[in-house]
Amino acid sequence: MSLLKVEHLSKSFKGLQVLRDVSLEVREGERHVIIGPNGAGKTTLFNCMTGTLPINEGKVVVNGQQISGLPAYTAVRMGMSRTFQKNNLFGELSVEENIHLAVTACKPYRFHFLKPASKYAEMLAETQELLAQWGLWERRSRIVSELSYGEQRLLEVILALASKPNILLLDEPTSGMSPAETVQTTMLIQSMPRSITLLVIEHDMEVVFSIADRITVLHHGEVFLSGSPDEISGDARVKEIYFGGGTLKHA
Ligand SMILES: Nc1ncnc2c1ncn2[C@@H]1O[C@H](COP(=O)(O)OP(=O)(O)OP(=O)(O)O)[C@@H](O)[C@H]1O
Repeated sequence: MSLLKVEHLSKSFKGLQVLRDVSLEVREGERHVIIGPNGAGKTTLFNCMTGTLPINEGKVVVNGQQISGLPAYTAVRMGMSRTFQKNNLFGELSVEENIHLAVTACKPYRFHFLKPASKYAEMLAETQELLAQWGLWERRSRIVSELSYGEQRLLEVILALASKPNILLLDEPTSGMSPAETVQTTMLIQSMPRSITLLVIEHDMEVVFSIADRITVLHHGEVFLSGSPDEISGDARVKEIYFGGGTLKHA
């Protein structure tokens, strides 16, 4: 069953058409990767899907409910969470404090100035669970600005898990990472439970083919091809578009 559907979506910026008639289906539990050259419209598609940007035509449907045209918090309420290409962390706070803030932000009682002690205990337990589950326990007291760039990006992925999403959108999760951090992030993504449906924008083909069940190629704002990793890696036209005829390497 499709958990997330994009139907005939188009988006322009002041006359510049960036997305044209994009349709995409992501099945429940799938790990779906979007690839495409720089400027193909991948991040804009994420922004349109999550309601960060209004769309011109088409619709976005999550679990049978249309969310396009509704405020961005609707996507969050429908269980979507995302990371951005740019760092979104509180650099002067510790790893634990950043996670705690993300956990707090997901709670319906977040704006209550005085919360019952049980709520604090609940949030603390969730924070500690995330730290332990995703390998950050040893680094919990580190100040975020002192972490490496790659560690900060990894932390962002974990923050996006704080809302217990059923759909997680990751925008170039390994960009700027060292090879070791890229491997660590790939393993983290692979270890996510299938209860989290993943939609990932990624340029690193080793990562793409290590995680993808299905790949969509975006080119000049249009879906060029959607298929299994074997179908994509075997398609000569995709190699031409993406690599100017070079090889698509299977991990
Ligand atoms: N807010 C905006 N206003 C005007 N043009 C924009 C805006 N956001 C994106 N664009 C343009 O839309 C096009 C697609 O950009 P987008 O960032 O979605 O591509 P991308 O595929 O994610 O690229 P990359 O792989 O480099 O991140 C680009 O030409 C970009 O300049």
